[in-house]
Amino acid sequence: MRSFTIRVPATSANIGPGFDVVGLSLSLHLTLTVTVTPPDNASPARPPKITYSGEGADEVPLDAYKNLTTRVALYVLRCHGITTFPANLTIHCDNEIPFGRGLGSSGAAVIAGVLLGNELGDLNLPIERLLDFALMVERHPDNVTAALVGGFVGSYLRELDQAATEAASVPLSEVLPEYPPDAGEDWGLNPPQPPLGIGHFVRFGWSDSIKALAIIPRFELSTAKARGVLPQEYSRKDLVFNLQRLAVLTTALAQNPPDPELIYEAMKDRVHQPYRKTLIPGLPEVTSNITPSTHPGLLGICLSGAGPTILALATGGFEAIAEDARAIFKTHGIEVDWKVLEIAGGSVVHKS
Ligand SMILES: Nc1ncnc2c1ncn2[C@@H]1O[C@H](COP(=O)(O)OP(=O)(O)O)[C@@H](O)[C@H]1O
Ligand SMILES: N[C@@H](CCOP(=O)(O)O)C(=O)O
Repeated sequence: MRSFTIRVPATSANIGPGFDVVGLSLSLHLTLTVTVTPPDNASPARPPKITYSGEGADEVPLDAYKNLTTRVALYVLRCHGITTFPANLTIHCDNEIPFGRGLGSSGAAVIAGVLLGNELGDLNLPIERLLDFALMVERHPDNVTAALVGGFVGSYLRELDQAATEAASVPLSEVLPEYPPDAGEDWGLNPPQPPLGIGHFVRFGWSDSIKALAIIPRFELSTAKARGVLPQEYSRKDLVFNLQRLAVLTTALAQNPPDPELIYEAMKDRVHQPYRKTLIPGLPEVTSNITPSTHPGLLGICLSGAGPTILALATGGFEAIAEDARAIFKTHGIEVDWKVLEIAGGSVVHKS
């Protein structure tokens, strides 16, 4: 019998102005406990068995051909000529990352799947190649990169030549077909290979004094829907507004002590939050009424990922920030939960 665990952190993407560019790994985790038992007379070959506990346990598919994590693992295996899961595969997923809240649950599920495929196939893929596979599924690099390598991370997608662009742009349904059991034998057996070196990243510094307060509304907002409200084009003024702030932010969050006035302004955004406020009632009031002068300890406040979670970076005063945000959301009929989180390390595979 062989067994191992895979532990992947939650992430908060964007941090205000860094839309699709920066991500921060946070101390909520998706943990997979995996065992593979070689078939024998006592345990004849059976299909994968998946169980879940924690967030999303009541809604996540337990069919390995429908579950996001196992579909991604099968994609990685099939790209390496391994067409099926090993016999007698058992996976228990314990999940602390709420679904559809802007805390990177799907990015974590994708990274867990890439690492699962890598382990099951004994592929020993380098980190850059693991990222290529993740980027064929989750096509913005901010969450998956931070979930894989950990910390406060900036990333870009390399400009690909035409053939590689076409390979990387195939519809997700071709990368991850749902492999219906009654489909033909060769369904999905030759999936599109990721081009080499799609994503590139750098880890920024982070001041140990800064923690992340996640204020989590009790409703789900799919990232696809929250991307659907964004415009195709932006004014030069709005792009320069964001670029100026992002350049300052990436260094300001590493300084000791962190400067609240500098960071609060540097976490403002004009590229995604103004458009998403229609989907998240209360968002503009929370980000403009809660400031470092009204709330000592606060450094900056923004939408976490595609929302609806609010991310407040702070050195203290967490309860006052969270309770005042709660009061604002309540006027819009929205209940919230809140958690103070640490900046987490990257994904870890532990073999026992
Ligand atoms: N641990 C998981 N296992 C399987 N599927 C997951 C897992 N986490 C998230 N997902 C899938 O991803 C969806 C949420 O993705 P998304 O809309 O991008 O929101 P988020 O901001 O949480 O990443 C869930 O509804 C579910 O279908
Ligand atoms: N840059 C993306 C990040 C989405 O993050 P998620 O945690 O909401 O999946 C976006 O803003 O759309």
